[in-house]
Amino acid sequence: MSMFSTGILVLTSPLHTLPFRIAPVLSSAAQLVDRTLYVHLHPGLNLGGGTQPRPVFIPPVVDLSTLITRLYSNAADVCGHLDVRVLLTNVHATSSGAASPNCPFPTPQPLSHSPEVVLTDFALQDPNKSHQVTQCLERYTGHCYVCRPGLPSVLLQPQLVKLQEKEETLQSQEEKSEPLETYSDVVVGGTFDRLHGAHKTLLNISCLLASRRFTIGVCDQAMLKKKVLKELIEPYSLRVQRLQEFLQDTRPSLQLEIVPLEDPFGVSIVDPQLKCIVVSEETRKGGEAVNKKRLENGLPPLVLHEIQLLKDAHHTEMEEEKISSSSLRSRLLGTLLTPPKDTSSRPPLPYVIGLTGGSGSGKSSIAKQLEALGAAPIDCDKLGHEVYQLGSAGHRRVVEEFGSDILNEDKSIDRRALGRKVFGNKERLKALTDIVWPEIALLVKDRISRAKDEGKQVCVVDAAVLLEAGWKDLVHEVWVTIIPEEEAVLRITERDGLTTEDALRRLQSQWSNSRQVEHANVVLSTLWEPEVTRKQVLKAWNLLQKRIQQTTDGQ
Ligand SMILES: CC(=O)SCCNC(=O)CCNC(=O)[C@H](O)C(C)(C)COP(=O)(O)OP(=O)(O)OC[C@H]1O[C@@H](n2cnc3c(N)ncnc32)[C@H](O)[C@@H]1OP(=O)(O)O
Repeated sequence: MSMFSTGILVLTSPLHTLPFRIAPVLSSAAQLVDRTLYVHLHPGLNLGGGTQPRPVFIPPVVDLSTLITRLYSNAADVCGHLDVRVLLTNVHATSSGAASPNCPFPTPQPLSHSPEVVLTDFALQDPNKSHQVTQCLERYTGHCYVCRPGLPSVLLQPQLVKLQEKEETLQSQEEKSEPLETYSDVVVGGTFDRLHGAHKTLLNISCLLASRRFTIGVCDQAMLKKKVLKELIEPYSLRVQRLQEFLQDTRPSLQLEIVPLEDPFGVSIVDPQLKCIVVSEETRKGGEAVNKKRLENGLPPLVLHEIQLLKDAHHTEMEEEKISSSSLRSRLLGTLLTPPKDTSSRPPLPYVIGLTGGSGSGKSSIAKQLEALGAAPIDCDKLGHEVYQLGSAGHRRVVEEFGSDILNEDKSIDRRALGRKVFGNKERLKALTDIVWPEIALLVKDRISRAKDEGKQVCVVDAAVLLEAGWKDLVHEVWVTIIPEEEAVLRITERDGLTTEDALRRLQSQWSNSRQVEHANVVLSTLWEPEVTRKQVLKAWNLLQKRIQQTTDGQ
């Protein structure tokens, strides 16, 4: 059971042994900390020697970069919910290795989340010294980072006894401490959406390689067009803010430059000071292309430093094997992205879901699946058609507005003809919706109250333009279905026999996916096989049941 939100883990084991023992250490730490886990490295730190140890420099060595890769990979496997950050403030190329007047901790470093506990893997030899060691750890941590007085300290050692055997074998192996080549100016590029272990590995290793300046190109709008589920990518400003916070915590001494990337090269092909670019196996070709451009621009090529991609132990069949932001984004589908605004003014039941999304995005198939799970369906396209019934007020007003050339021979409204008049023409569409939306809204309210009488728990209001109509207040939650525009056009032309131009006109009469996602509580996508959609809907439904339970329990 977690007791603390943020903790610092002080690792004291030799660097070359840590990759083998880090997983159980992290999993014990995760039992105590549930949000942010800072990791501070001080191989060989002796907390039981009777004297108070002080922080020292650690040189940037190859073992350190191996450990960083392993640590984030293990963290994703054993404590994926934790925001792990390896602190590199004390990593510094120095000949002495001892604390000096230039020590990187002249004053304790503030961290963006204030630590509430300090943990260590230090092996306690004499159980009678436990109190002395924890006090020593608390004081040591206070020299390094701003911590509140009386910070609780915990020795994780008791849970690690099983490792001793393996460790003894490792101790006998010779420790490699091959130095890591460093460069004054290092550059990387990426989207950095929902900062995950692979990003943190890339950032931490780049920090090890850079001795003066670290430049990060962050993909902006033009670079995101082709990304899967691009609508769920965090805004540029938020991605930059998260990068700044991570790097301010982990390597505050570096000069940090974050610049927008509008093309695949950005500053990397024009900045003469840059010396090294950090790439993965996947982006190595991009690094080579950068060097080609630099040569064309009369600049020296960059050293390509390749890092290993982290494997995603939780990836599904349809997801990539590496840890990737697009897999993380697809896992968000069906989950509650934004909690619903206060709906206490609405009756708690039936709980009303407003299902919306662009034409062709698969709303109807999702509505059918929700109906099969027990929801009462309310199809607003159909209700809209009811409004046009011969002899109704709606019929009369629409004919007054649009003329009799929208009528079939039997005087019923030819909806196709009406559609041609309004889609692609904002004013004419508004004239139509001003007539029909209030009528449809009345019918929706009527259907909701009928569902209540039938004892239904959930209603799904399937409304193509729910947000455009300002109907958010009619529902408890908004669920939005999205698919890329090209796919929507293909589906509309096939299903409704429209031309590509007419399909585009219809889509352009609606809000963009991104604008709808901004208002969504839950997002779904029918882009993949029906089975994938089915799983998403089931996930969304099961999570919804829990929310309804909480709402009704709270009444
Ligand atoms: C708030 C709501 O969502 S109510 C439900 C939507 N209905 C309205 O807004 C009423 C105005 N629209 C209409 O009356 C009809 O769509 C007409 C007459 C223009 C065309 O009728 P039909 O050719 O039979 O088409 P139908 O009603 O099936 O709608 C076809 C597509 O147009 C889109 N559409 C419907 N109304 C609108 C609108 N006001 N603005 C933009 N797109 C719309 C829908 O997304 C639908 O595609 P989808 O089923 O893939 O989501």
